[in-house]
Amino acid sequence: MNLSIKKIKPFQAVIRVPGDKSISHRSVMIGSIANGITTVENFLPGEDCLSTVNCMRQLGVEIEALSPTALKIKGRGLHGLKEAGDYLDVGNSGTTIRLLSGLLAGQDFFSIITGDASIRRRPMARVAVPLRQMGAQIWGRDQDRLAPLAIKGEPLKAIHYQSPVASAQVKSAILLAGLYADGETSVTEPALSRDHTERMLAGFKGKIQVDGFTTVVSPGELTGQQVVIPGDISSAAFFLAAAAIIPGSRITIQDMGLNPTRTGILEVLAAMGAQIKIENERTVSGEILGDVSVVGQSLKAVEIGGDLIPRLIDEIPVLAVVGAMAEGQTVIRDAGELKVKESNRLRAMATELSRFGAEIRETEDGLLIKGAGKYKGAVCESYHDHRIAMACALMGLAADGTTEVKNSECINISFPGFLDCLAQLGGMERC
Ligand SMILES: O=C(O)C1=C[C@@H](OP(=O)(O)O)[C@@H](O)[C@H](O)C1
Ligand SMILES: C=C(OP(=O)(O)O)C(=O)O
Repeated sequence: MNLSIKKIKPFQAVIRVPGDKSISHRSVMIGSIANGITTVENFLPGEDCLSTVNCMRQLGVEIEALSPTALKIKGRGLHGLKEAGDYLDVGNSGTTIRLLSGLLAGQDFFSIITGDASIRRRPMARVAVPLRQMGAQIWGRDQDRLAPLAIKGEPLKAIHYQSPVASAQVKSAILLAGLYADGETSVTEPALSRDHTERMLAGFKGKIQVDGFTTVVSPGELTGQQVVIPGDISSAAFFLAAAAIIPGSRITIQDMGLNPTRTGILEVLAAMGAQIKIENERTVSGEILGDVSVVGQSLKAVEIGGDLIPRLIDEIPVLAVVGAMAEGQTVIRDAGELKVKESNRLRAMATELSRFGAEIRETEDGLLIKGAGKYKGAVCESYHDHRIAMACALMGLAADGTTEVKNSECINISFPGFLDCLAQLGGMERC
């Protein structure tokens, strides 16, 4: 499907975005291995999270969809999963393959996990290495670095793992395996990545402690819970940014997740000059949420790097667009991880924003963007990467004339309903 976007005028809108993708995955996996029933409200029915549901069903878990966004999971307890009759297909979802690898490492059976062409290019040694240290048997292509992965679970040893990368997927895989280990397992990361697994395990009565950049988990049964999921800040980011880059616009996103390990985008937009207000802040199911408003005015460039990067890792394509609209040179560094996401997101954004006439250059670990130009609509590639497709659409809202995003169906990976939200701003030509 090709998406057509036209330049929009300053707008006022109040919207909600679908449930958080990271928390949705975790609610299904953790609910599946808890004792008793877990109910999930505001579950994200995006393709990635549906892949997680399918994998857990193949492992013997009964998951009832009460509606597209409400699930009832009959937890099977820590040792109740069953060997799947076929390979497990995670589709496009890195979170599913890495977290599930951790879960399967402690099971007394054999599993094969694979996914689409993008998943089969993404690095898996980052989870295979620590899980093997714990005693699991794991094989993969390219000397165990690439999916498909074959995993034979074993009784696991507790380890203390110093992760070379600030990755919540690596941390979570080890913490989930740690539930099956023979003592305290810890993970120390170089900077704090999103902590949804830690919060949810604590909510399910797991034994988990966080001390700075180190998280410690002990084996122990989990108890099913009612989980209510906040709106996904990574999906909201496209609309927060739309208001920020079109001066005179105002948007409010209701019930948006505000977990501090995810709110880097708000800090950067504020530093660039957008007016941001948070109201109705509260904690539900262990996660902070609130109503966030952004008022657009003229923006100035910023430098983004260091410990901030994991706190806005999925928002860098959006920030590249915002940088193109800001006065001065925006510098993004320490973001080499973007090369191993669904696509090489640094290269993709440099290539696609250039088509609009932006002055943007890919560096070894980031982007340099000279902003505040006048841009013309362009025909863009999505690279079958949902975040690239939506970032190109965002640029189209501010560029003269019409923009086309090819192969935009990948947006359903994380944001079903994106086009409806876009229509509310007035930027949709047709779909
Ligand atoms: O744990 C998670 O749910 C995620 C962690 C991040 O990946 P890394 O942990 O690999 O950085 C992020 O990019 C991804 O969209 C979701
Ligand atoms: C990187 C992402 O997801 P995953 O790693 O789960 O494929 C993302 O949603 O931007």
